[in-house]
Amino acid sequence: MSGWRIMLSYIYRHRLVYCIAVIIIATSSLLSVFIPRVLGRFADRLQHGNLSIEDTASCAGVLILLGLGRVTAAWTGRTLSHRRGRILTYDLRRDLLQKWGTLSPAYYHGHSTGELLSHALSDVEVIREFATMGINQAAAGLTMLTAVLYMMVVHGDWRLTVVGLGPLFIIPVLVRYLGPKIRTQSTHCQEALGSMAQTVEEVIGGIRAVKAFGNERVVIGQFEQKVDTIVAEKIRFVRNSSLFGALVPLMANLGFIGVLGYGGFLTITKVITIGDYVAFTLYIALLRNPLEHLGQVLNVIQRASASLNRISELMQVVPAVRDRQGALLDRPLQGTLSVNGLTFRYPGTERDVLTDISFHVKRGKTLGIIGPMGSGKTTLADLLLRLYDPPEGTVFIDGADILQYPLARLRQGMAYVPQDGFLFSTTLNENIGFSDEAPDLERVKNAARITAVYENIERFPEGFATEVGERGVRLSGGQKQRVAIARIIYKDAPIQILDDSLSAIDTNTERQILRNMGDKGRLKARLSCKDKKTTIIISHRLSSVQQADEILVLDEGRIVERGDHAGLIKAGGPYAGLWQMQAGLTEEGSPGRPGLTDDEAFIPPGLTEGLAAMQAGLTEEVA
Ligand SMILES: Nc1ncnc2c1ncn2[C@@H]1O[C@H](COP(=O)(O)OP(=O)(O)OP(=O)(O)O)[C@@H](O)[C@H]1O
Repeated sequence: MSGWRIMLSYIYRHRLVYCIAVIIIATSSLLSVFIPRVLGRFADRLQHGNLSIEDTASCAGVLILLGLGRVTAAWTGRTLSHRRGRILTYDLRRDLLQKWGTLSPAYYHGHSTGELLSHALSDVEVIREFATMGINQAAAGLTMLTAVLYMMVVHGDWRLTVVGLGPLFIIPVLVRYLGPKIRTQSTHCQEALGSMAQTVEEVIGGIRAVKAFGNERVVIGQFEQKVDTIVAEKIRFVRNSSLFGALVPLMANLGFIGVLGYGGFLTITKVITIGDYVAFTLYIALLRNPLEHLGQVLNVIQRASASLNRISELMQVVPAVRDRQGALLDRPLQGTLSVNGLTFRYPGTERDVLTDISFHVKRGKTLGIIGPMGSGKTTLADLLLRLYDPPEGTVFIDGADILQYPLARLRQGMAYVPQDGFLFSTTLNENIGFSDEAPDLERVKNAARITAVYENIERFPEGFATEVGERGVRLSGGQKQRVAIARIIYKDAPIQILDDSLSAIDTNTERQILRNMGDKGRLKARLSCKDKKTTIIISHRLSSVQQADEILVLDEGRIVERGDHAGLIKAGGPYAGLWQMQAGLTEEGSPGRPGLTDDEAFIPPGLTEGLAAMQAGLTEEVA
């Protein structure tokens, strides 16, 4: 949809109110046009010496009525259109948010938060300005222009009409010459604002890093640069828009001067009466204001046009990941997951980040995925969640290609803890019960018990009603991760994916959480969770995946080893090497020694100490 079609569709939705508003405003302008005519007649009578007291009183009465009617109509019309303008702002922002909700991560990688914010804030404001002030003044100005033109032609002299209105024909030339410049500069201004908003967002988001590096001056310097760019762009914009805004009323003034001089001459030579002369000069004077406003309207139109184009571009983006055409499998997920020969590269790149990945996880089983940084673990999770679309025929859930499921159904059946355990700036209750519009506090509490964060939350003065601040700044790293995990417990989906979500949690707590999440956990009964969960645990830490039914070791996007913990230790490959390194054990140590119970094998001797040493200073209570 082109920019202006978006605008029209919004106005069309509120067409009745807009029509009423325009009619009322036009009426207000029409009333003004009668004033010169009344005064003209008054002047003629005065000149002919037949003006009575009654005539004067009735003239004054008519003028008062015209004035009152004009003011009331203008006020009503403006109020109506301004109220619609506010609704339009809300509608437009809601539509933007809905659109953003459909776009995949790839889109966000190419567009900064600041840029998107500038759409939602400044572009929408400019559009509102057009939909309120623009439409009001256009209605008032055009009605006035037409009415004055009519009065001048019908009740006046054609020569004076040509002299008075002739200069107005230069206005279209101004629009043609200056309009595109104003539009382009307005786009540049909006882009510069977006870029500044991005800097502010990054500085505030990363304030701890900025402070820790003592980099405030560098950051302020960068910010000043952005502000300088905005000022430069604004100055360029203001130069042209002010020129435009001044030249349009100048045309009316030129007409006024012409009418004053030529009209005076015609009056002296008795071609027109003094009443016509008064009326004509007042008509032209009346045009000055609306033309000044029309100048502003044309300015707003150029700016709104630029903003509408930006918004229209965004609205036209086709989501990279969307529901397929045709019949879709709209059935609840059970939890069996198969990946078959999956090879994937990010759009626009030249390198495969995953190569020939295959595995099968039965419903209720746990798959562990480990591998060095950049080996493709998160990419694999993203593909399972369809944050990116995998190639057709490579990822299956319950025997069907995931591309055949509606996205909403697929995501309803999956719960995911991202690597950064993102929290929203709302209460702990709402963060944990995120999957419900009105979270059930008891379920929230039980989920928090399972992830061992209940005690911490209870110690906060406001308990579960505690606001966590932006991205959970008021919580420690470990608390944040546990709250994020509690969110997936609460969701109770058949497939759950934890992407390195236990990294900031000490091993004892990690062990407790994993045990609670296990099917035998007493706490889960309290939550009345459905069935067994298919769980995928991505981690750098082997203790997180040790209990998994199968563990995949990824390296450079390929599975280099697979098996269960004991088998992999026995195989003596990369997993066993990593195990020894992480456990701080020597070759002679026997982490997977036979005869251990599940509990004993969970954290083998030496591992806790080894990890504790490795993680010293990195884990809990970071904030
Ligand atoms: N949006 C993207 N566009 C292009 N390449 C990407 C994108 N995201 C990740 N990559 C690349 O894909 C590879 C795998 O990244 P991925 O995040 O899946 O690794 P990972 O194993 O999860 O790493 P880590 O353990 O550090 O989180 C990396 O080389 C990374 O640079």
